[in-house]
Amino acid sequence: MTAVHDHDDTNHEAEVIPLPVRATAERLGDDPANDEPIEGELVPDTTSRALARIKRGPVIPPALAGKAKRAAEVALPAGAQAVKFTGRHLYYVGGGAWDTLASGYGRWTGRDIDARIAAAQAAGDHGVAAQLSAQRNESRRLFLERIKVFGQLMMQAPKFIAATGLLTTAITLIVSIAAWATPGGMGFADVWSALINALVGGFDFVVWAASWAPWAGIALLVGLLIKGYNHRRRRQDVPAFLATPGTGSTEVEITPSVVVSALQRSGIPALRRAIDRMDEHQRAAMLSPIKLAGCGVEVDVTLPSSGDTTVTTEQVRAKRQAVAEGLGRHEHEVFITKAPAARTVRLWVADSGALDEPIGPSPLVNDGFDAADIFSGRAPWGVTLRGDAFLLKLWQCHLLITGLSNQGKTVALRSLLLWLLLDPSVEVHLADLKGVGDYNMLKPLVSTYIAGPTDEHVADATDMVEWAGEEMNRRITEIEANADRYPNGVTSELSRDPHSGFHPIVLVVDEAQVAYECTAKDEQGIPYGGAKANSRFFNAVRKIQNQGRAVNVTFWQGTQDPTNENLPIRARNGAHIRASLVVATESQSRMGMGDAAVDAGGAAPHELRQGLDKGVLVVKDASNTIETVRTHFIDGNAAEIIAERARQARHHIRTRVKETEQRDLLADVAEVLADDGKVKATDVVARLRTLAPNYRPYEQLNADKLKAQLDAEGAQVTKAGVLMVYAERVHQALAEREGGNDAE
Ligand SMILES: Nc1ncnc2c1ncn2[C@@H]1O[C@H](COP(=O)(O)OP(=O)(O)OP(=O)(O)O)[C@@H](O)[C@H]1O
Repeated sequence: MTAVHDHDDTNHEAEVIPLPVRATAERLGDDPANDEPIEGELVPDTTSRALARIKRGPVIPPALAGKAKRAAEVALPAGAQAVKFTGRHLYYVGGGAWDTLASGYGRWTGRDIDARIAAAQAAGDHGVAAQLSAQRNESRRLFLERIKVFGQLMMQAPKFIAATGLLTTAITLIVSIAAWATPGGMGFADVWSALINALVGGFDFVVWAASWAPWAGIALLVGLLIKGYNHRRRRQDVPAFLATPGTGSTEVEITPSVVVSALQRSGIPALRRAIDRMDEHQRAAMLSPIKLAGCGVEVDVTLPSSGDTTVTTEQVRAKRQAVAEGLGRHEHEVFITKAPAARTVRLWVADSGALDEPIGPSPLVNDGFDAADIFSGRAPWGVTLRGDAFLLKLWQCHLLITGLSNQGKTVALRSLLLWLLLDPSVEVHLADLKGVGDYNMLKPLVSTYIAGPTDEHVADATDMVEWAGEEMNRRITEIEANADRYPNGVTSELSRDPHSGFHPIVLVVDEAQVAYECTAKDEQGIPYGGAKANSRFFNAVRKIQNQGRAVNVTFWQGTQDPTNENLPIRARNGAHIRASLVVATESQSRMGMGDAAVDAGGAAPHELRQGLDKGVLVVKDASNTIETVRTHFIDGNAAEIIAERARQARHHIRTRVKETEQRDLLADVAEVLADDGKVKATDVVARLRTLAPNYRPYEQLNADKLKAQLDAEGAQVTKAGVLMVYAERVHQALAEREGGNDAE
């Protein structure tokens, strides 16, 4: 709701800033029409600028809207801050007093222990519940015992007083008679008056002591109030409107009643009605024990299904934000998946803020980590949400990593590759179709290294995959022809033997979308890109995905922002391991992870936060286990160090580095013209092919293409009967380019 205030042009101290909040499904979408202002606040000009930045910046996820509000409060006027400060501390005092009273009453009546027993029973901790029950019964017994003793004491008190009085009187009488009978001592009356003086003195003392009682009572009360106040203050336990800016008002503890209440208020009418109708025991029976799971807790919830009420797991998953808010968490801190039991959802709830804490470094960066084994080992990739190390088995697996741009795909792919290269038996062929140097440190380790985004790079990457296809066919033929020698196909022993011809070959293409989308054609007019029957890259990939695994030829690909065009359906379905960083929509999650992973496994990379969850992957491994993994970040420097270790491990391995050549056409033409003033374009093309025999762009060149390219460089090719290249123009274009470069 936007408040409207009169705005005085001469006074720019305040303006109204609506804070935009979008629905979750839109937070990565592009529908600005749905920006709904939620609140207007009167803020000073400085804040308005700060808020304008918030407004222009990335859309604020609903779960973080509170943060935006708090940001506005930081700059409240001093008076308002003072009022808020006073209100907050008065609230601590009042709330603390109430807490003290309530806990005293609870302890007195045994309600506190009853509540703990109910919670333990609901959580299924029957041992704890039994222990607490025994403790409660014992306290009650002791309490009754004490009352009984006290009652008996009270009954005895008059007799005791009378007996004490009589005894005192008797003793005083004897002492006074003795005093009277003793010459020169105290008189009879003196003894009695001494007794009376002692009694009066005692009474005066009691009166004096009683006069201090109110002060002692006040001191006790103040002590209790301070205790309650401190308790509340430490927990920042105040309503949000009084909370200190920049702090959460309170961390909600995940108890059975909190979970049930979050579900009840999640906005699913059937679920609310069903829970409303349940008694305490039925509600508790919905939940499994709440277990600690990494930096959070995990609980399974059996959804009600009877008569007219059926609540599906999908319905609950669709209400993730509402459930998270009911649990006192941000949306990204709650993961809702299907549990193995029917009609059961599994909630994993992070400790507040725990997911924003960094995870430790990769084990790969440890000095001692200098060997890997693709057959029996597993690559350390990160930690699961439960805090367990996540290790990936890579032997004979095709792999796919997708995600939006700049979310950590290359870093994640590279860290798997670094591990792989620590096994010297693996031959890696790498094509990085972005080519900005992310894989430079791997160049001495791989057998093919292609780095760059042009059509020529795609052509080279295609050659690389096709070559691997031929090697795969050779292996298959060899096995078929020698069935008696290879009764068990390619075993790990065979793979480990470098002379067997069956060692592991892994092809890696990062930014594979560049290849799938490439529109270039080869000399025969066959397209490199696309997903048609004759698309070269796609077909080479498919062949390896279909048959390569069994003969140790596998294909890994990384692609950005998947669509059906840049990641053909059959190319993605051929991967055994599928991993996705944040994507924009559920349909992209389906492309990256597959329908089954999304529907049955609850994989939801579209629910990750773009920009904030960099390096967080939803992974489906070869055994169809789905995990959300926070991958270790291995930066360029650490990667260099690990690569050096890999280099030492494979120093005896000879690698063929194939780099895509980038030649300078103008300089080459100048060279082949030599001293000639002008040469036919067709002859220049022939000379260029002689100069660089295997350079693909020259293989595909003809006179017309040469004209187009030289014209673009400023060295006009004109017709004198036939197309002619003039040396003077070429040199002039070169000089101009040099001049331009110098000027820069
Ligand atoms: N595991 C991680 N933890 C934290 N931050 C990470 C992690 N991985 C990557 N990042 C951050 O994300 C940035 C981008 O990573 P990377 O280059 O791998 O993205 P990308 O998805 O490959 O991008 P593009 O597709 O545009 O090439 C890194 O520079 C780094 O700051």
